[in-house]
Amino acid sequence: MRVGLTGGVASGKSTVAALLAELGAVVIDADVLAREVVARGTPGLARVVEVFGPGVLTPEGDLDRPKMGSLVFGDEAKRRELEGIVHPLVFERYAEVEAAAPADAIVVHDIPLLVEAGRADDFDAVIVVDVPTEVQVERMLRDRGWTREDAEGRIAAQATREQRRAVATHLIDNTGTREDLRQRVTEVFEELRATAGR
Ligand SMILES: CC(C)(COP(=O)(O)OP(=O)(O)OC[C@H]1O[C@@H](n2cnc3c(N)ncnc32)[C@H](O)[C@@H]1O)[C@@H](O)C(=O)NCCC(=O)NCCS
Ligand SMILES: Nc1ncnc2c1ncn2[C@@H]1O[C@H](COP(=O)(O)OP(=O)(O)OP(=O)(O)O)[C@@H](O)[C@H]1O
Repeated sequence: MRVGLTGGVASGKSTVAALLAELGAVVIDADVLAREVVARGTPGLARVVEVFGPGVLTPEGDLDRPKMGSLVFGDEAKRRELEGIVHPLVFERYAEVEAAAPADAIVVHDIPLLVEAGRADDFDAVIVVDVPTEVQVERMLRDRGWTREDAEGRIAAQATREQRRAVATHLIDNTGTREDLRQRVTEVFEELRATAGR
């Protein structure tokens, strides 16, 4: 069974993914793949440097992620250029990683841009983690040390809450406590298992 998991930045996707993994799902995280394909020494990173210049590297030769973030969130043309390099490489890696999962697994794909990429129909179920925009901003300021401007720039680059909710087969409201979240995720996993006949 292939399950898509999405939600706005800092809505709680990774937290939900970790809970699902505890319950027995196999989780594939698009953000992790998106880091791997531009790791030091990869053709992906070489391409990024070709397009954006060596100024986007740290002295050690890694992608300077905070710098890249401030470059692309706020400049749509640059963001699209970066996505044009990274996304095809991520989709290639996906196919490889997915092929390695056991045939009877519930495979959860944590994809921040699932709705933006128009891929909701690729999945048997779509879990959407939902919180009001102000909660996203508060959690980014509290946990990541980003400025309000950074936070709002990322939100503006993403689909709206309504667009995501429209494709959800399972909606997870994450405005409550972490314990509330655990309970709701357990419920959703049971529903998925029942649908998968397991
Ligand atoms: C600009 C980069 C280097 C900033 O790195 P940083 O470590 O600060 O963020 P990270 O990659 O961990 O992403 C954190 C969150 O930001 C949001 N985000 C990332 N990329 C995008 C994007 N292109 N559009 C909208 N939101 C995005 C997502 O909610 C994501 O979960 C990085 O986000 C990147 O390479 N983005 C382009 C690739 C991409 O689209 N990745 C997202 C899923 S494949
Ligand atoms: N119910 C909750 N109450 C308080 N904090 C929470 C709750 N759920 C998640 N968090 C915290 O909010 C922050 C964002 O959560 P998380 O990293 O899971 O979001 P995400 O959607 O995966 O983010 P990103 O889009 O950047 O990948 C984290 O610091 C997390 O620990």
